[in-house]
Amino acid sequence: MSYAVKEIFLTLQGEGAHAGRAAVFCRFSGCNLWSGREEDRASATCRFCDTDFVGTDGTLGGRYATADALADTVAGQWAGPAAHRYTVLTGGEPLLQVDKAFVDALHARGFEVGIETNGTLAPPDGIDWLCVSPKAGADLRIRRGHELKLVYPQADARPEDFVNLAFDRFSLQPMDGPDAAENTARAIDYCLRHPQWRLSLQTHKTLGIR
Ligand SMILES: C[S@@+](CC[C@H](N)C(=O)[O-])C[C@H]1O[C@@H](n2cnc3c(N)ncnc32)[C@H](O)[C@@H]1O
Ligand SMILES: Nc1nc2[nH]cc(C(=O)O)c2c(=O)[nH]1
Ligand code: SF4
Ligand SMILES: [Mg+2]
Repeated sequence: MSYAVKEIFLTLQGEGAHAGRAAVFCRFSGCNLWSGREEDRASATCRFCDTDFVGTDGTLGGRYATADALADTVAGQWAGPAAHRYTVLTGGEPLLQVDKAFVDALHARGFEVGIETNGTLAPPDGIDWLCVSPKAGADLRIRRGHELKLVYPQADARPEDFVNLAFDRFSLQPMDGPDAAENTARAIDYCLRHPQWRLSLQTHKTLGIR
């Protein structure tokens, strides 16, 4: 199978439990909860997305014919020594495309593999950091993993709906957009009252990095 990739770049993970960690981001094209076109946003299942995942026109974007070709390009972006190699597979929805062959190809090159997913599709085995971000109105199929990172607030996806699932870490991330300041204040208040949850800020946005 081939892989449609929007962009590949080296940055610091901005969000969640691994914030601050160097990682090669591999952003796959396409999502099952929104077409990515602005004219469809109001009728989409997921309406608050902050990301352009349409097409293959970004840095190192394109159609990769094999898992090895894509993994070689990811590896080519790593700047440090071979130890601590880390990649984050995101999108769009990466689980529309990520398969065992690609995870194996990354492991063969010494990478730990993280993924950012909406949790509606089954993952292949072997992912080292499975971060699930549930969306109101979408069936949550992945109900265990390493991190559950909830964008807050969502009227029909409340923290209480997820906190008893089998995740090691629960992160609350203020919804960016016109109400970002108010959402951040509300997320802080929620974490103060419910200390199972840790605040996740999108630090790459404040730092002005990708
Ligand atoms: C663009 S999504 C791609 C991965 C996957 N489709 C998902 O939703 O988890 C990457 C992360 O950004 C979060 N996100 C998207 N839009 C956001 C927004 N407006 N404010 C805060 N986080 C947002 C998602 O919930 C997810 O955790
Ligand atoms: N620096 C940085 N950290 C991120 N964490 C999750 C991201 C994503 O879009 O999935 C993201 C991103 O786009 N950039
Ligand atoms: S599921 Fe993820 S990529 Fe898809 S629209 Fe929502 S936030 Fe964006
Ligand atoms: Mg992002």
